[in-house]
Amino acid sequence: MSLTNGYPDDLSGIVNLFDIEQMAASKMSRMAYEYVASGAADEVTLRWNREAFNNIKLNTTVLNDVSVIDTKLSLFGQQLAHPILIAPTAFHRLMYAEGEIATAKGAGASQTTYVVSSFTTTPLEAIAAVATQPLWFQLYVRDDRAYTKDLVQKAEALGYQALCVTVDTPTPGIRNRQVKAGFALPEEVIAHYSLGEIGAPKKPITWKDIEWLQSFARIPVLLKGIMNPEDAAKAVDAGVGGIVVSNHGARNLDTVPATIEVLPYIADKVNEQIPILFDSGVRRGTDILKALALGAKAVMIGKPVCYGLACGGAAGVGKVIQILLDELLLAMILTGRTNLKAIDRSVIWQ
Ligand SMILES: Cc1cc2nc3c(=O)[nH]c(=O)nc-3n(C[C@H](O)[C@H](O)[C@H](O)COP(=O)(O)O)c2cc1C
Ligand SMILES: CC(C)CC(=O)C(=O)O
Repeated sequence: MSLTNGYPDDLSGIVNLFDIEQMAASKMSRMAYEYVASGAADEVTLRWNREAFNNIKLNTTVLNDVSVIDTKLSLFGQQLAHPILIAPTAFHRLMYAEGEIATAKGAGASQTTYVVSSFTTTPLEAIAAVATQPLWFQLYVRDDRAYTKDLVQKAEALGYQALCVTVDTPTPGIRNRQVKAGFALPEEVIAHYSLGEIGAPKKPITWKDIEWLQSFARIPVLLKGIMNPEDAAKAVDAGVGGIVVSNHGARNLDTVPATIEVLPYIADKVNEQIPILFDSGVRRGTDILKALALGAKAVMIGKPVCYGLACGGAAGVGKVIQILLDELLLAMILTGRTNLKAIDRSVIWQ
């Protein structure tokens, strides 16, 4: 089994996130590429995640003073340079030899908060040791709840600043392409905190576990994978710190709607009581603008970060974020919005 751990490619020809996916497709092992790129079943939602963004039209305003653009925001007391986070994705050493270390360095170079997956292939302390920007931790609750509690407390002690509890994966979805590509972790790639549980847990989490997690967590608890306004209302009632509107990058249940389609309904329900983050399908600065306009405070990027990592290690990760940030700046200038607060629903043509 050969890993995709060659030297970083020359990234100078990469001008957008579709270019880097194309480069990754030719560079990564088939198994690793199929693992990252595939969606659930017939990949209908995978296509919808993009189509839905493309079907939303923007409304410009002209003759605004757009000489200074400010992308800063404050989230859970953290000052973020921009509203783009690295989504939690598993098994980075499958994509690049340095794995999550390179991702953390790329996040540092691009002033990006990095949400480290429970399926990290690098220990949490080693990632913390190289991070220069905030880290968050994504939690898959293990069947062993005592182990889960220790893991959360370990992440807290290491300075991880928020907990994204993934609530949409009592089982991974139908992943035909991964099966066909013979997905299996090579021996040398170790998911340190998986306890060997990669499929469905025996004790799937419920709202009771959310209550339990909040009884001891000292960092904000976010629920990742909310797609239903009623669940969003329950999350507010449960007193969580925030939610992530996500369909898991279309990897779980095929034919659920695109996230950008459900976002405004969820935002209406939540009514600014807690922050909403957003992911699945964000590939352009205009996508970020649309997500912010429809109620998200920030967005997370999954697959493109994996492609950046595979093609260029830390530099590739940094490049992906930088491209998105440059595109967001242009989208703000061209719609006459000089800061994130000014991005409201009037940016959407209706
Ligand atoms: C290769 C890969 C691995 C992932 N692993 C995790 C994970 O370990 N935990 C999790 O909560 N979400 C995981 N996700 C979902 C991402 O956090 C995120 O929701 C999704 O990738 C966003 O969509 P995008 O890839 O279109 O940007 C993974 C996604 C991909 C592509
Ligand atoms: C091991 C997987 C369930 C990790 C994941 O969330 C994903 O591949 O989407």
